[in-house]
Amino acid sequence: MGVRPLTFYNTLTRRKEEFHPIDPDRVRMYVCGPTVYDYAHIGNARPVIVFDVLYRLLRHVYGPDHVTYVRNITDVDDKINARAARDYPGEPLNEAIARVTKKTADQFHEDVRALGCLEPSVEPRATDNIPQMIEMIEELLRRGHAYEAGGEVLFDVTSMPAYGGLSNRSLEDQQAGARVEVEAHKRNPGDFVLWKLSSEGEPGWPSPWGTGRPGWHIECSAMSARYLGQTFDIHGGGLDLIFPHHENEIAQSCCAHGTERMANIWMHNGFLQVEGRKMSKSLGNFVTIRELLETETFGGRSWPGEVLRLGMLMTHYREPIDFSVRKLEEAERILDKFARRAGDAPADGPVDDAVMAAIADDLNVSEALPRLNELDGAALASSLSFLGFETYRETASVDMDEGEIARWIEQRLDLIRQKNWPEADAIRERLSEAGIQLKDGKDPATGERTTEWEVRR
Ligand SMILES: Nc1ncnc2c1ncn2[C@@H]1O[C@H](COP(=O)(O)OP(=O)(O)OP(=O)(O)O)[C@@H](O)[C@H]1O
Ligand SMILES: [Zn+2]
Repeated sequence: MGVRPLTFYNTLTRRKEEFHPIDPDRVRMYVCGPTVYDYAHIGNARPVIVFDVLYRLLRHVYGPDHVTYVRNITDVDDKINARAARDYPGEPLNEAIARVTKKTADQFHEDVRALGCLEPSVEPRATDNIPQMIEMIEELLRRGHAYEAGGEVLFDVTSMPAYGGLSNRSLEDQQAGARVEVEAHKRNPGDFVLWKLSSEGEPGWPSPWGTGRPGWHIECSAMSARYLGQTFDIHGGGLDLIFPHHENEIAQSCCAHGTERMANIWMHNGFLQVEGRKMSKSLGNFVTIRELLETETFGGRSWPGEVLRLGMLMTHYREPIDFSVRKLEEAERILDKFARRAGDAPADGPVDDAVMAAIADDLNVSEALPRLNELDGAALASSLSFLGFETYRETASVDMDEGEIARWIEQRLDLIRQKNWPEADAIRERLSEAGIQLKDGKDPATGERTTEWEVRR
């Protein structure tokens, strides 16, 4: 399709680049998905939302049938095992693990649906891809990039001269900077686990090296190769994944396949922060998506999913967001205004050019917002639908309490008595902006003018 070039910031080359898919008939994107041991927090929601916008953009430009979006579910992890043992102490570990991962993955799906995110084309689970991982580890051993030691198979980082290219750290930097004590069986401090043996009672799969389980990084290398091939177009995730996770994915994939690149463009979203610190499970400063949507934990009320979506997208995806109730209130005000303006116009028209241009420029949603402000009816509805805002029209609410509305009406009636029409009209206008429709009438007894109001939907 002859559409304007899309440009994205590429972490690999540290600049914005034009996007040219390897095969425009099959644009391929991989995003690292959740480790399913606990409910996702709103920081975890950021990559899901950001890459959903990217997925929608690619579908729009190349056609919905020509984009493959893979987002995995990591259902093998020691954190999952620990959680399973804690939550279901009486049960066999395998059953307990299955319960934890099912419950968490189901909740994740429910959460991200409420945020207006499309389902990825494929959502592979680590546990369904163990043979692919084993095969890849065998290839790494064959090619001299891995070794067995201390009940583990490890990747030898010195076997790859280009190691560190994504995160821009040389091996010397890493070795010199290593404060952590090197485990005795490792050849180099940066060597990482591909496979580790399981002891009695730990989950495990048979392998040439004994019953064990894969390391985290190999999961994504094996699953992306299976569904997208050895080199694909875009790989995404949060900033914290650049090192070590993505660096190690690249090492495994390129060394196992003998390729130069695993993915051409690497895109990373910035952190959602609370008082300047990354929202994270370990810091305990998190709010789960579910809490925000369904309880009154955050700001004393619950919030519609699309308000969170817009709150997230108002900041450029590479910038940090300081998350606050005020941010959500602002997003809600904007959505309410849009909802009233779009009314019940159909949303199947073309997407506005200026909105498209902003999104095509490294997903610049905040640049699209002023333009959305200028659009009316159908043009607005279509552009919002493109951006994943579908249900906002039902959730629109009035951003003024009744006392405030009554005071404005009183003031307007005063102005009318003084025949100050321009100022009286300005108040009507102002209330209308807030979604409130005034209806003037006459008191049958006194003949005085009266004013009723209603919410315009
Ligand atoms: N505060 C945050 N802001 C933006 N993205 C985040 C944040 N925290 C995690 N992510 C992203 O969420 C995705 C899921 O990551 P993962 O499952 O590893 O989260 P996590 O490590 O459990 O979270 P935490 O950092 O709280 O322990 C990754 O792409 C990660 O980069
Ligand atoms: Zn990954």
